[in-house]
Amino acid sequence: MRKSIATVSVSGTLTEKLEAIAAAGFDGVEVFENDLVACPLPPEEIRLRADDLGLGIDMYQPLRDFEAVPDDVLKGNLRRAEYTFELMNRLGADTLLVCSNVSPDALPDDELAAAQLRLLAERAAGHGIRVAYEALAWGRHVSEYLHAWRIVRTADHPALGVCLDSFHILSRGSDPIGIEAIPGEKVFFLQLADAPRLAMDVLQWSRHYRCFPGQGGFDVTGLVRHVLATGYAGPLSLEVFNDVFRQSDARRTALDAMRSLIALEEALTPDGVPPVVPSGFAFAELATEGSAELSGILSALGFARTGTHRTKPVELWEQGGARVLLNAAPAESADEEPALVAIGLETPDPAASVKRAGKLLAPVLPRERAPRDAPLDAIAAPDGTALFFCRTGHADHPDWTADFPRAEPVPEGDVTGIDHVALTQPWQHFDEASLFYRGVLGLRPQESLEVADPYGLLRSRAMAGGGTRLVVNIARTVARQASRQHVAFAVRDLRALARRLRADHPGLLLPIPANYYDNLEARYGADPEIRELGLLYDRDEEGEFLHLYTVTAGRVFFELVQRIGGYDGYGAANAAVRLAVQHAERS
Ligand SMILES: O=C(O)c1ccc(O)c(O)c1
Ligand SMILES: [Mg+2]
Repeated sequence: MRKSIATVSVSGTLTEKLEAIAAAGFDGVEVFENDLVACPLPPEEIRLRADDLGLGIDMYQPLRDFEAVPDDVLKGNLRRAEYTFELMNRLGADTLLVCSNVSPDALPDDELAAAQLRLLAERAAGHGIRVAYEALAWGRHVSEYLHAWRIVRTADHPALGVCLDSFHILSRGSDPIGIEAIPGEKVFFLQLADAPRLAMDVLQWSRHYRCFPGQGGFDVTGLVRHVLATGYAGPLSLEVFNDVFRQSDARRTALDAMRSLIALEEALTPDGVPPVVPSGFAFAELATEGSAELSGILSALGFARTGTHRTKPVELWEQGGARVLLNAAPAESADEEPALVAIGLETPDPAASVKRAGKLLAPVLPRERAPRDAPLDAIAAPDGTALFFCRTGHADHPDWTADFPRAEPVPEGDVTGIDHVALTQPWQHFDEASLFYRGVLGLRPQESLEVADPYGLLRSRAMAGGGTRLVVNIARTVARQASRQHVAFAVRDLRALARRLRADHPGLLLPIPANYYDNLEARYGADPEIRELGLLYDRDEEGEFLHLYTVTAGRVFFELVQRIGGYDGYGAANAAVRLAVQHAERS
């Protein structure tokens, strides 16, 4: 299917937008009026630029407030239309979007709307142009797509059809099944946008919060299925008004947009490269930057250094099924403090995982390995963390642990494995990250949460599947702790471990204020041991959750968690307390 995008969806000047859109592999663009008007180049030159970049101009948009107007207004509207047709001819665009009238002067008269749109289509046809009529969700009298279709049908002109926009249809809660009643040749254009479910004015929602399909809460794929059922064969075109994308790197946004369409297309027509859901964590790799803090914390937690890499300054620390690599090589780019730099994911088929990642435009990292090392493929996650695809302990695949000849047995303590890993995204990459993990790894995103930090808000979204749990955070604050990452270890008996750690390693665990326990006991009743051991507690319908945190080294801290019953969360109720204590710890 042809893939297009509206210029409003990415940042920059019109020429920067076109370059970014072409670089991401799109076939065409919808040129937005504002972008053109503000562009210093004449339309002919814009057309040449697009052509050189391999982009068609699939639509020019929008012509506003045209239909259902009093006679005296119509004259001026037709003059605007004539100007637009001439401009479009110079631009080489043959489809014009007319969005439903939002003016208070518009008349509630479908016959009049149809007659005036017919007149517009007649004029357009004289210039070789077709008109696609779109119901804006906040149109004065026309706000439903089937209403726009009825007017188009009444107008009955071959150069007049509808433009369907998933946002306008789904934001109003309209049933997209009705799309199938429109003949495919009358669907002139299809615009796609997703959005988070927000209870707010639909215009504000549309202009500021749209996102790419797969990043929000709408069933865009289901809508596209109905459109394709009509026989529509035009482009899938993204039209996303988003405050964050407007100010982010255009190339990155355009790639993210393309990833969204690739995932959408695949959901429509599976092509045999599905996501390979990881079954858990092989390891977490931390750069030590010369600090002994991380190894100190790990040994206090009961980990042992079980091996050292044959050729690199990397140590393997293990306990039960939890593996942590401590890398002492100076990182090239990092801010010279301990940080999480890589995650090993267990996958049933590493080659299929990389193939999937490549298809979804994930940057595949060059393999840097010594001749005898196990071949490990890695990709870069949106925050720069390397994700390695591993198959640990299976004879059918080279085992990366063989690169760490074991000098010591793996201790069996309270820690049994890695429960989850929490990464921090730059604020402008949050939507990108959820689409990335969903598309590349097949993880299911959960609702995003907002957690109060003493100096801002932390947005957080858990993504889980197949035994892998990731938490993606962004901070709207510049506070230092905003960039913290953590590895959460699963613990068999957290009360026992906490008792030992409090006795043997004072200062290792984050202190929790007494007010927290007063509040907790008011909600759930007293459990003196939880207070005494400084544990955090949460529960859901399925079970209970005990957890605690270590102090932070550089950007990294560890969490210890015990899931009791079927508890499936992350203790979000306690995140604000943790952030406040961490802030105090830092200052
Ligand atoms: O917000 C708007 O004005 C606007 C304009 C054109 C569109 O196609 C659209 O969906 C919204
Ligand atoms: Mg639209």
